[in-house]
Amino acid sequence: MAIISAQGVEKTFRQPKRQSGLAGAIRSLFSRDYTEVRAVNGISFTIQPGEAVGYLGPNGAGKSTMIKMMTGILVPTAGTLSVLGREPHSNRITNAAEIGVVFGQRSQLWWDLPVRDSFDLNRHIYDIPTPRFAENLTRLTTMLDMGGYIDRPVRQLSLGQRMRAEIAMALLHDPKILFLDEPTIGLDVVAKDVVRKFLAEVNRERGTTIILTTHDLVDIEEICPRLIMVDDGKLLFDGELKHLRSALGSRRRLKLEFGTDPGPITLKTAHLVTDEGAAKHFLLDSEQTSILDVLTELGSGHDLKDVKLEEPDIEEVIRTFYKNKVQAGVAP
Ligand SMILES: Nc1ncnc2c1ncn2[C@@H]1O[C@H](COP(=O)(O)OP(=O)(O)OP(=O)(O)O)[C@@H](O)[C@H]1O
Repeated sequence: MAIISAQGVEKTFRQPKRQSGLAGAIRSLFSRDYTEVRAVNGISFTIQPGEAVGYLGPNGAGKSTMIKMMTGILVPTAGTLSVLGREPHSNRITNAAEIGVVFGQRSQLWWDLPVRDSFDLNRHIYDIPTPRFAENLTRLTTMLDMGGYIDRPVRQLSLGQRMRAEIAMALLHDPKILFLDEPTIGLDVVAKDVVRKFLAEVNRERGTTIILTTHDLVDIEEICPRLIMVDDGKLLFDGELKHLRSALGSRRRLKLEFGTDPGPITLKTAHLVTDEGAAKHFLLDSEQTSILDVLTELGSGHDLKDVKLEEPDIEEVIRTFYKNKVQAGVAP
């Protein structure tokens, strides 16, 4: 049975129209005009227990709004949403015991208290049995390497340290689902790597279902086999990253490395995209074109040293996707 099910979910916000200038501000006090923003527009998907799903889209696409509805913070305007078999907003307390939430931009830790004290408060709030709390605390402290700062006040921590503590706090009560809204935002490369490896391990080893929103495509690549892409509140793609890649697979890159620069090369079977002299990058012109076709056309008169077929990187895949505006469900 699905752990999360969304069917035709919508969320519309009313935003007051602001009039410019002082006179406009005073007028707005007496007569308010509103514009309606449909942040989430008919989204449907189901998520099975143990999945790790990346929710991706440009600014304002409706990612945070969807997370807030799934965690019960916001109420959908239309559609049905079920998390762990319950309607999230009308079962907030019961739901909270079974989900963990991390908002990258907002802290759930107590700013002036040592990290350990925030954790201890959570033990009381969630009524976590002492042995289980002690076991989880030890495990999470080790896995996230928090031993050096767990007794320091949160305000003294670096962003990377704080984010590790936020994630640990969200997992202390063994939630079945972990929701993360932009968990790697603002982190440096090393901290991002620690967070990604940890989340992938929690999903793999403990079977915790993970839903995360991100702008960072590497988050998806390292944590989430499944990708849901949204734009302007609507679903654009729902499927495996590898399927998205192969749906756009005609854009495979071929790198030819020569002993010496052979000069410009023009081919019918492949399109030269980057010329670094002795290394030339081509895009294969169609899905049917094979490396052999390209090498046959190239002929034997070159000092060819190496041939590499490169998978398109995820950024390129998404860029192509947005450009083509492939409709939801076309990927295999
Ligand atoms: N509380 C609110 N009141 C009014 N409008 C809102 C509210 N929250 C979000 N919106 C609007 O809904 C749309 C979607 O916002 P949302 O924060 O869900 O997008 P997002 O994909 O998470 O964006 P970002 O990547 O920039 O965080 C935006 O146009 C935003 O201005």
